[in-house]
Amino acid sequence: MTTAVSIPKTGGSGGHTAVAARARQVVKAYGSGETRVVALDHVDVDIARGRFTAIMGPSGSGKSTLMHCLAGLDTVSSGQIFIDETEITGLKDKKLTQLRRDRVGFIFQAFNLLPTLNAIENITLPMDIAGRKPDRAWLDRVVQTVGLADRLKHRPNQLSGGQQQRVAVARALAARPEIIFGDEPTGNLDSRAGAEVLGFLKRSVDELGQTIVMVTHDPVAASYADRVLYLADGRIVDEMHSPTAELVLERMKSFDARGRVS
Ligand SMILES: Nc1ncnc2c1ncn2[C@@H]1O[C@H](COP(=O)(O)OP(=O)(O)OP(=O)(O)O)[C@@H](O)[C@H]1O
Repeated sequence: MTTAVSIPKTGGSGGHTAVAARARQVVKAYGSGETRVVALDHVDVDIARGRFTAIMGPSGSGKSTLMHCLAGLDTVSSGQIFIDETEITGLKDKKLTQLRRDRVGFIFQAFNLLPTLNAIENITLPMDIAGRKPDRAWLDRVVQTVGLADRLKHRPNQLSGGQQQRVAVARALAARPEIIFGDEPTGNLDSRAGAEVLGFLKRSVDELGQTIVMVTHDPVAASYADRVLYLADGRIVDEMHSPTAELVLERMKSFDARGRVS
């Protein structure tokens, strides 16, 4: 057991420990022989429940791979991944699909909304598919949190990019997943819309107790997080708590100045 497991729960929507997800000695290699690439090199990390964690690092450092492995979207070469107390490495496809559906939320760079459904239908779609009844009070709160109350009957093409991504955020929040993973969730948005979406993500952590892990290249986006993890060459090389955009940028520059292998 890790020491973190004994820390009392600090919030969150379900689960039993203060750690929402963890990686233990995770290795992920692609290809073999000459073309073998080690994307993750013995990564150990604990993702705190009820906190907003950003993953940063240079292009090719393994950010997306780490997120995909933590979320059970990709398999590991060796090591273990846990969502709460469930080890997901080694789960059979069906169980893994079920776990992702019931316990994990996703927000991608592309909003992935269905064009023929309006905002509220998009938000409740995953629950409809899973045959789960949305909790009305919670749904109202989520819709308020992301500021969409007056846009629920609009279809995606009647919404701005920022509003569409807020629908995607609400969709992820609506099912009350234990953890939400975002891969560059503001990558397609201008800085104003991006700031709005990031503000809502932060509110969902601070006010709704959500756990969020987000991959980003953007120091401003990372500054919304409670903690920033830095990856380089498949390893976690540093971290920062209570980051500001200036401090994140400075840290990135200092990594670049020390030189990278890639
Ligand atoms: N499917 C794949 N097959 C082979 N190599 C891969 C594959 N996916 C990723 N890689 C390699 O693994 C390493 C890590 O990739 P990853 O996409 O995780 O990096 P990243 O930090 O998210 O990069 P970026 O910031 O450019 O998105 C890179 O060297 C990449 O080329």
